[in-house]
Amino acid sequence: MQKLIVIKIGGQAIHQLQPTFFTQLQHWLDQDYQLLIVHGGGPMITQLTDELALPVKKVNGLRVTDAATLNLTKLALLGDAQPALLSQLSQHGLPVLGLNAADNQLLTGKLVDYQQLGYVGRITAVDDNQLSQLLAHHIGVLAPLALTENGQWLNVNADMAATVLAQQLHAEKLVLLTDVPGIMHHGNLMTSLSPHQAQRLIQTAVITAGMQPKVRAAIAAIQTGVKQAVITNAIDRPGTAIIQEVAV
Ligand SMILES: Nc1ncnc2c1ncn2[C@@H]1O[C@H](COP(=O)(O)OP(=O)(O)O)[C@@H](O)[C@H]1O
Ligand SMILES: CC(=O)N[C@@H](CCC(=O)OP(=O)(O)O)C(=O)O
Repeated sequence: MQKLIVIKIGGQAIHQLQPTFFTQLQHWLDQDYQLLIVHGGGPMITQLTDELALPVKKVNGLRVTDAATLNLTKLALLGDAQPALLSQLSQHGLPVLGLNAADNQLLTGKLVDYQQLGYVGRITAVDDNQLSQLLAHHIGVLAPLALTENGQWLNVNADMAATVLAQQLHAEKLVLLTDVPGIMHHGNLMTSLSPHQAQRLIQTAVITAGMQPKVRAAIAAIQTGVKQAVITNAIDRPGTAIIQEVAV
């Protein structure tokens, strides 16, 4: 199986991509890596719900998603965030393919907790054969949505989606690209954190809001075989590496 890097790009980060981002992707392609990008779109979803005066409620960084919010989520992800990213990649001469759960049942999901979160899902199955074939000739650009076996769309946190894909496809590396240089503590960038240290920063409310699912996702990735998980705002900067506990 070919080497794979999974890159998650937050909704905010889609509009802040630097020239080095595109050159790094080309460099990885030249080194025979397959690349899968999972994109977010949280700010685009919030903008649409605000315009329609729908309430925005989040629990541990996850958007409570009723039926109306789910429709706007699909609109924002597939009608705004994904094309904004695809067009930039294409303009830089990169071979890209926009993907979502409904392409030949690429991703299947289950509800997380309908009572608390509504139509929020987690990915339970990935058609890795189909995905590997697509990634042989393209950079895949995938929206964080899943479909249940009954055809119900689900809103999936993009960090969690990227992690499951990195696990299932045995990625070497997971890059979580966001709008901050990494995990900050007292104004300092933490260059590396063990899962235990990261959990403590969540418990003491140093890590809050959208950074929580991101850190949990990075921890899950390295605990299930992904060699490297990094949170950064530039693909060529080290940011914060979540690293395995070193036994003493
Ligand atoms: N300790 C922390 N260090 C850095 N950012 C943090 C921390 N705690 C919370 N955050 C917030 O998390 C945000 C990143 O999460 P989010 O907005 O969901 O990004 P994305 O859209 O890239 O997934 C940062 O912009 C920052 O406001
Ligand atoms: C369940 C849940 O919270 N889903 C996210 C999906 C988009 C996302 O994760 O976008 P960012 O990476 O830009 O934050 C949401 O509705 O905001």
